Amino acid sequence: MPTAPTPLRNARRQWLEQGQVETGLIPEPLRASWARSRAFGLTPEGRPAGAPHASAAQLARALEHRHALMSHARPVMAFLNDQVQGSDSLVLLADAQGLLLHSTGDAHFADRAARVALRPGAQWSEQWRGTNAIGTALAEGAPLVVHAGEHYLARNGFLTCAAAPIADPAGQLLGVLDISGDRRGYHRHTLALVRSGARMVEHQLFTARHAAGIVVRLHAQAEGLGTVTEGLLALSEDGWLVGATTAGLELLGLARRDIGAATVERLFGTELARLLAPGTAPRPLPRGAGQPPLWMRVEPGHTLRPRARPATPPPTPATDTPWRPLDALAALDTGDTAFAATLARARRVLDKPAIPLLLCGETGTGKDLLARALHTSSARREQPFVAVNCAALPETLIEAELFGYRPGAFTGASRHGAAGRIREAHGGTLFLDEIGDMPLAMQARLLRVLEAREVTPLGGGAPVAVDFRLVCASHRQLRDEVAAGRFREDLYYRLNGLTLTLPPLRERSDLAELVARLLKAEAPDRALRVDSEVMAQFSRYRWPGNVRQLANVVRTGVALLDDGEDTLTLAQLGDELREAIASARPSAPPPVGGPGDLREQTDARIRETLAAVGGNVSEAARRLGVSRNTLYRRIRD
Ligand SMILES: Nc1ncnc2c1ncn2[C@@H]1O[C@H](COP(=O)(O)OP(=O)(O)OP(=O)(O)O)[C@@H](O)[C@H]1O
Repeated sequence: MPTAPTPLRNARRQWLEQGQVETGLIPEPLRASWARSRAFGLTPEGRPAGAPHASAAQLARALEHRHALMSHARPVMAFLNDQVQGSDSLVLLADAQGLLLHSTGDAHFADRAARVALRPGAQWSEQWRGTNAIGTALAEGAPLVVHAGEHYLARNGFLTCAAAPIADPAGQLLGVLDISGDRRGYHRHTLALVRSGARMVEHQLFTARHAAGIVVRLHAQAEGLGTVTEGLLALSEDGWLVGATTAGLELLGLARRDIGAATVERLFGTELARLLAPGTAPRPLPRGAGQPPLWMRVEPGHTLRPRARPATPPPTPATDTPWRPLDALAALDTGDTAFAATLARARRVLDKPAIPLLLCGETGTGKDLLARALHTSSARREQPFVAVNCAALPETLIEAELFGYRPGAFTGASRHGAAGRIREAHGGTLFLDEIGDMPLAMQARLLRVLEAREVTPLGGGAPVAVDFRLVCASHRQLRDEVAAGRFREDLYYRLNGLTLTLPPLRERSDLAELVARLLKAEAPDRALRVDSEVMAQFSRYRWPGNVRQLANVVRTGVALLDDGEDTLTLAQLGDELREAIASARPSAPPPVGGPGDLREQTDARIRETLAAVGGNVSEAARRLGVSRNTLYRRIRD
């Protein structure tokens, strides 16, 4: 809520003159945000010197990367714009780092806003703009208004802004929806409006992800179930809360951290089979005395488990049935939003074999696994999947291997000849791994095959028609290889029907789920877990070998467990990894109140970390391995 003018003016004066504000004069989150703004080196009367602005190409890439968020947010933004039309305002969308992705609204006000860089491509995290609705909502993870002089930078004082964070169903912050206008046009309904908008986007994101699973719909009125104003929860087949919208969490008094950590028993006081048994009619949720009524509808979804459930639950619930995904592509989705969006795009072209796919990503990110999943999830799954590693074949052999040869085509050739890997892939999928390592001469031949859709074996003979879905992968940036003259530009465009980028493990938000899956794969019959200290170390480590390295660590760890043990601790990590993690861990700051020079180092580390995460305090606290409160304290001190 905007602060009344006098206390705010007093607070600003105290801040400018004494560098602090007495407690109670302004809301605590605002005071904390001003302190963070100062910690970023900003001055109230200054300008955001050096604030990055994305080029058109960078913005286009960012939009592509946030495809899912954009596609669900656009219609909601148009709806919000209709509500605020004629009020000198803009509706804006920013990503989780505060990068403005899209804006819509009043053209005249857009010009004024552009003068303070409130337009797509600009960065509005607190690091660059100080206290502002977008950056501060990101830092706090909650909806809020920043009105007029509450903005840290005086130049933004003409604005009144309301912003609400958007989280994905796994509880990860995706971005912020914001309505900004001239401060004279402040309206106290704007916050509610932008909050509803954020909830609509979350509702859509949830539905896209959990349509096939067990879903619990919640609303204060039975008639509200099934509308965008309801709250949603997703449950796994073994009774865990695996997804939720903010509305769903709030209705049950839960926090984002409960996703993946709360069981059906804890949420509803009953096991999953009993929750599902009464069917899909709306029913009141038993509530404690004094709590407002709540209605729910439980939908069993279309999972592989039988849909018809017994009227009375079985004596022992089938919680040991492993969760089986619908297909290999779905199995790769372990909750990372960016990767899920990549998989969704892949699915759209799954059965369009004329579109070649190019898989990019560092070593060990799962390119090979994805190529195989694309094949086994496609209509060609019964046909051959042929993988060729272009880096592993000597230059002299690659031609014969790929294109085949006639009997006696060269010295040492088999006297029966060979069809070649391309023909072997006929009807199915050809996977050319490390395509960036293919020699230039071979690139020319491959291009001809792709253009003509026929292959001529070495040693002559009639060309043979071939039909295959082409998937290529490279850990190199093929565009750079083209620029360096090592890769043919025409082939690059021919291969690149759709690029799918696999994120490095250090950037994935689903580390815990990946670890759980790897443990299950290693020891399907044991309920193994990783101790929280190890998990914290894992999330700080950079994982140069990505999932391959993580899989190896888990495999070794499981092998070192004694029979009765079920928890991986530091003791089961190899010495090498322990050392690597220790040396890659400048993160944990020394204890609060340490000696002066240490303190300086700590402050520098805190500043760096806050900068790296765009001022997101929760994320910074996680990376630094301290609590959010400790971090707030350090920033304020
Ligand atoms: N999502 C995942 N879930 C489980 N295991 C995975 C996942 N992604 C990768 N792996 C494992 O990591 C290892 C490396 O995966 P993969 O070979 O697909 O990576 P890559 O990107 O092709 O690596 P390279 O660059 O070396 O060719 C494999 O053992 C694979 O099973």
